[in-house]
Amino acid sequence: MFDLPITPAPRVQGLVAGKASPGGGPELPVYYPGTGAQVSVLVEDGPEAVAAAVEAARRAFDNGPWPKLSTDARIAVLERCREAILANVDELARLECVATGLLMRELRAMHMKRAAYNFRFFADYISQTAGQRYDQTAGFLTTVARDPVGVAALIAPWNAPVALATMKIAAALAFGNTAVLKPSEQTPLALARVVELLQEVLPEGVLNLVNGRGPVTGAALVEHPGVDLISFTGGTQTGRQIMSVAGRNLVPCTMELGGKSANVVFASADLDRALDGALIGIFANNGQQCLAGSRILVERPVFEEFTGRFAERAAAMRVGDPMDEATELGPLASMPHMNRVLGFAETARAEGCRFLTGGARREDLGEGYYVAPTAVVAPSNAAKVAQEEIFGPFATFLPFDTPEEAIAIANDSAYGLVAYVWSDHLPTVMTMTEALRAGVVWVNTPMMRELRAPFGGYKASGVGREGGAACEAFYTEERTVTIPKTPAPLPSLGA
Ligand SMILES: NC(=O)C1=CN([C@@H]2O[C@H](COP(=O)(O)OP(=O)(O)OC[C@H]3O[C@@H](n4cnc5c(N)ncnc54)[C@H](O)[C@@H]3O)[C@@H](O)[C@H]2O)C=CC1
Ligand SMILES: O=C(O)/C=C/C=C(\O)C(=O)O
Repeated sequence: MFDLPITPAPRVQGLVAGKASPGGGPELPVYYPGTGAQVSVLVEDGPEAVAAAVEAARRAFDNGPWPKLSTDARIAVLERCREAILANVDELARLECVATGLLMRELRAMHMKRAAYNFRFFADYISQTAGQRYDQTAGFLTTVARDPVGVAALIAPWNAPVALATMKIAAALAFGNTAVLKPSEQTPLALARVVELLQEVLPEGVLNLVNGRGPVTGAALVEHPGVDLISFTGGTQTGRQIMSVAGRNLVPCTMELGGKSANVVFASADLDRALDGALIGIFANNGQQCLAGSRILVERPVFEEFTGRFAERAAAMRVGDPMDEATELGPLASMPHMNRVLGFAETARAEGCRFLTGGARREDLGEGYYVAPTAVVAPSNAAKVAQEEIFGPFATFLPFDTPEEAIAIANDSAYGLVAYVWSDHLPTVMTMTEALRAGVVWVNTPMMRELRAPFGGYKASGVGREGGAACEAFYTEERTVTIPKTPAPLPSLGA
């Protein structure tokens, strides 16, 4: 029913030291979520191809120029990576749209700009970092240098492939590491092109690409003994599996996992702004965001008014063709994922939730994976739709009477990625920001990412952080060197 925004390559392959990877696995279909049509195939990289990619990254680290490059030279390369993305925003946005169904408008204006900015950000960051020097201990000078760690395994999800993977690539490379990237097998198109574009700029083997299913290609990558660190974004269950491998191999890892974030709206808020923020918080990125404000807690005196207005606006959202500039909600990324989200609508019915709007597939839009914007009032925070990450356009509302109750509900979750607070009453804001157990708290704003600040979650939402100094700590090893300024006589043992 909708035209494809671009004709993608008929076959997507990995890249090892700049050349097509040997693959070795089956060919997997790639679908356009807007119509459900198959648009490409992915050649899966088996364990041997993965080993070749890790070995290429190892050679580039051990023998290549990259880890030893001066900071200025590395900054210049990162700047060229940024330019390569900016020069191809339209093509990359179209490829990303074809595989993910994300809105072209958001891909062009936000995702690809963010991807380019990730390189600028880390280039700027390393231009200002320095080692440490301690000479307070009489007669001794101690310096602390930061060295690259080695070969980074970067595992990326399907919900914002280029924006999220380039954060990992830029950080790993800026600090002198080499890398093997594994995109999600569902959404490999734009990232394959990004890695191809960056080959023009980077020394051989610095950035390699493997493709395939998580339990095959992803598992072979994280288990490979040549990998020195792992950065993962994806589901919590997968994070647990990868972290157990990292534990066995004693490899540092960061885990950016799921969320069920509370979006707490007080009667003292600017309710028009809070309403706009709540809609963005759950429906941006077609509802597929770990940082979504998916549990919306509203103070009881304004609960009915707020939920009524939310439902009216959600029901009026333009759902459909992700290429159309007027579309506000596109399809979900895959058919299994759509069915999973629809399964939560069934669960909500069984749990006695009150439906405000939605709860069904938009069959009028053809074979694409479209789900109507959905909002329910849950009977309590114990409901599955209040506890489990749905990762779709599905808001769960709960009322509260006091800040203490809001805090108790917000923190009653296995997750703790982000939280949102809407209030113009400063003491309420202070009480909430001090008490919420979440890695990031946004006050009166939805999703304002500050890349200098740490981003990551409490509890099942993750381990470690991404961001300026957090990435510096993760992607480097510290080396302490102590030298006597003028060698003093040492005690002569056994003389
Ligand atoms: N950004 C986030 O926080 C994301 C959260 N999710 C959540 O997770 C749920 C499940 O989504 P999935 O597609 O199953 O995500 P996933 O966690 O399985 O996939 C993320 C990445 O990990 C890879 N992977 C999977 N198993 C692996 C393994 N054993 N070793 C190494 N790599 C592996 C995948 O191929 C993909 O590249 C979603 O419905 C959503 O709730 C999913 C994607 C992103
Ligand atoms: O790094 C960011 O700015 C955002 C990260 C968001 C996710 O990982 C997500 O939505 O899945």
